[in-house]
Amino acid sequence: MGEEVKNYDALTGMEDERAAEVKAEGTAPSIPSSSMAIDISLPLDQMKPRIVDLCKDLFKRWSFLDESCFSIETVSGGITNLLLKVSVRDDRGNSDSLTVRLYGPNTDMVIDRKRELQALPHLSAAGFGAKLLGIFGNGMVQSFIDARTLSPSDMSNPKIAFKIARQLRQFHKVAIPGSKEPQLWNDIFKFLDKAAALKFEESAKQVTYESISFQEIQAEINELKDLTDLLNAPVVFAHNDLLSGNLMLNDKEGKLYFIDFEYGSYSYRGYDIANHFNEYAGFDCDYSLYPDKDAQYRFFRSYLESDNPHEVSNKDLEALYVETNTFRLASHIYWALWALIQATVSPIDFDYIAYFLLRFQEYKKQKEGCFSLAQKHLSRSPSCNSSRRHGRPPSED
Ligand SMILES: Nc1ncnc2c1ncn2[C@@H]1O[C@H](COP(=O)(O)OP(=O)(O)OP(=O)(O)O)[C@@H](O)[C@H]1O
Repeated sequence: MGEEVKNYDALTGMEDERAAEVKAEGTAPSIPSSSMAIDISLPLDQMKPRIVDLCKDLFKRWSFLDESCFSIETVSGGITNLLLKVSVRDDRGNSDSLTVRLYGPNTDMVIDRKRELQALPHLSAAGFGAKLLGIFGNGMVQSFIDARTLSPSDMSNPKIAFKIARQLRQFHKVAIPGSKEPQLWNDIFKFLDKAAALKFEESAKQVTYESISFQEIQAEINELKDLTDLLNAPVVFAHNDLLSGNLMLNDKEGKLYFIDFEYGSYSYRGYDIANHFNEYAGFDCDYSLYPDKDAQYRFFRSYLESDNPHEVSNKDLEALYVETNTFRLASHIYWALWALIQATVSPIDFDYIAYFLLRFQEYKKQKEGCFSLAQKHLSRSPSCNSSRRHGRPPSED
């Protein structure tokens, strides 16, 4: 069953034309793959023999080991996936740990797995996240990261914020083969179509759902898109989900890890930063924790010039401030619509409709301030909309 994938394109269904681009931008390393799929609903003790078979299938050096050499524990039920830690001790006493991620049911409604699989080896090869070790029918195997997961309040700690900004800058420089067109609005419109065509079994939920005006949301999206189109915002390969749970820190080594690239795509750098700032709100969704202008400027200085943060020009700071605080609204719309879709498909017991309402309400609360910031900026710099930049952030290190 197991097979060494010499050509990664076979796995992602990349076409010849695109395969040529991969060569030009750095060929992805070969990743072992298995056609096995594992039923995510099985209890851990019944899942264990399947996981052991999977590991043996992917990594031939373990194929003769007894099942007792493997131990398995749950790392996280996650909002989206099931993550297991597998520890292996071979007959010579060598030990190894890795993670097995099983995709949650219906996650393909909100996650483009093909896009994720195209980007992952390139991000992994550039040193981001856990190392990609193998792929199987409904998940992937990655290295185990020996680090703690950040809490929302860690993200505003100036030392940690500096590390995040600096690493985000590097992340945004990774070139992923294929189209460099920003996907943000395509994704939002896809979510809107799906969200507008839902049906809830529970009548109370259906009643709340029917009170939502998708025409109003569509009009808001069009208005916001028109405004952001004028900003000439740089496009980068963005993480798009930089919340505390996707940031891990090894305090001893001072090493920060970005993980979980499921939502990664070409998008606007200001969107990625704003989405991260929105996550300062934490699990209680307290949006008063969104960073103030001073904290944002510190972050921007580290992002734009981590070696010489005081040399960043006011013009660059202001442009990034405006971009970030306009795209801040897009992040609320994106996750509001995401939550509505989740409300019908996710097996997780979470009030997704309430989350939709909360994010859309926050959008409305912030709209006036964000729009007037962008409009004032545009009236001062009319050249903003003369052309659209694509690719990497403007000043390379
Ligand atoms: N490679 C890894 N090594 C060690 N721990 C990990 C690794 N990957 C993830 N984790 C831990 O598992 C948690 C959940 O991981 P992840 O965010 O990738 O899953 P998820 O199902 O996509 O969750 P969510 O949808 O909530 O983002 C992380 O917050 C982190 O604590």
